[in-house]
Amino acid sequence: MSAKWTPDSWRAKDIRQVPEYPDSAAVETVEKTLAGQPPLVFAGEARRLRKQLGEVAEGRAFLLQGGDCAEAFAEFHPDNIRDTFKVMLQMAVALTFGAACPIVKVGRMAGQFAKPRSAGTETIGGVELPSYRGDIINGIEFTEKDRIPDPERLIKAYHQSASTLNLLRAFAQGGYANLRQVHAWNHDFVRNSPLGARYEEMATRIEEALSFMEACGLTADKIPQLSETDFYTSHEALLLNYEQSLTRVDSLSGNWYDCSAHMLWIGDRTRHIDEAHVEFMRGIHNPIGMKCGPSSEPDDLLRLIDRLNPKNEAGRLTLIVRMGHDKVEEHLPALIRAVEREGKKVVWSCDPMHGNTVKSSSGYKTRPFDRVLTEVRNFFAVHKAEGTYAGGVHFEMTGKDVTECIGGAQAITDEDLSARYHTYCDPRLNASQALELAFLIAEHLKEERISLRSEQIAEAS
Ligand SMILES: O=C[C@H](O)[C@H](O)COP(=O)(O)O
Ligand SMILES: C=C(OP(=O)(O)O)C(=O)O
Ligand SMILES: [Mn+2]
Repeated sequence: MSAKWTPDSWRAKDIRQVPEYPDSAAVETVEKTLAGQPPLVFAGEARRLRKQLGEVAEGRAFLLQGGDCAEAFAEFHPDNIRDTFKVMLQMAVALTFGAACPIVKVGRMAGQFAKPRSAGTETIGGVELPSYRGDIINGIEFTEKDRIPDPERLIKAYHQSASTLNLLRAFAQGGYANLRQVHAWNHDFVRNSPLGARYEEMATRIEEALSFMEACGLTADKIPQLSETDFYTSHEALLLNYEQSLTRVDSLSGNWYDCSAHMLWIGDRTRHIDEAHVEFMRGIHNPIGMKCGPSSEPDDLLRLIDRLNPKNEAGRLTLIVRMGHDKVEEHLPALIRAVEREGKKVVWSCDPMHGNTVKSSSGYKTRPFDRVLTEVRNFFAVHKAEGTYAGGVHFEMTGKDVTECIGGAQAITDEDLSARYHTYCDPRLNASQALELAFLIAEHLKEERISLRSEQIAEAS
């Protein structure tokens, strides 16, 4: 039996990937300030997401999680928030068309600021400085001053998250997400691509379906899902003093919720069973995710599942698999078999980004679109072979026309990367590449659905 959990019990454990602040008294002051701020999300919302993820775990819904690798203070603009929200809506309608099941939408937004790094320092031109760890910790400029962790950044990140969330709530519930807007969600640069034509065609079919439904009396006032949507937020729970400060008791259930986001996840670098990140996450009642990379071993995974979801509740735990396009077939089956053997209820989601980062000949970190796609395909194929449900995808993406990942319908090359390479950390899919992936996944889900139906018909006859 594990020792008693408290919001600060993680402090007694070993911890990785934490910044070294020069002034610990200033950090404590900031923690106190944050602890007195309003929660960003409510326990009831996190519970609703958990329930919807339970539907995903049972194979009745599909999870779409996506957004920036790292949100940034300088990139804070309503148009950026709108554009990412918009492309997620576009992807969700494409997926709904294919899967014919509800799509649970979760943004890597309104709090995705802290970055774990492979190296503690960065050296440029013989000068070595601490690595950039996300705007909530230090600055991206390669100067000694910017790279010093500054606790005031936690407060700034909190306020940016609050404003972002406020706008997301307005977009989701205030009319923007009305399915009648399906044409308006398209981005100009996507509209003018071959993919744009495909999206427009689908949007027209949706409009026709809506007109037909309206003619039958099925109007938006009777079906709220037609005019608004649920949109949830998530980020990696890396900076635990920030997470602790926003962790509150829910008066209804008496349980602790981390009210910084609806869903939090543990990164691949911090999922160590006796360490601080796992300790913190086991006690909050939000739905949580855990990244599983190539070093995940079946026995460790089972121990982590027991620690993080001891009651084996569907929807509590999403395993976000990020193996790499050439490793998923080798590593995933053993994980799935262990989970199945022990009857553990999890959502299996595919992050095809983090195992496929390469350095381009032009020096940028990039991700080849075809490798991203191959990882998704292999992930689905492994699940099909194991008879399990591939329940979701997790992308680093933006609604902007950036040139960060090579390939895709726009055929972005190594040489193109410098044109619009704006990410603060990892390369993101642009709106066109993200939508292209959604269409390909939708096709796959449709095939699955058709083959399942024919199996059912064959069994019944
Ligand atoms: O987003 C994930 C990590 O922070 C990122 O992949 C780390 O990148 P690095 O290997 O450049 O440190
Ligand atoms: C840090 C991340 O990923 P991972 O932990 O899988 O490397 C991330 O999702 O930004
Ligand atoms: Mn990343």
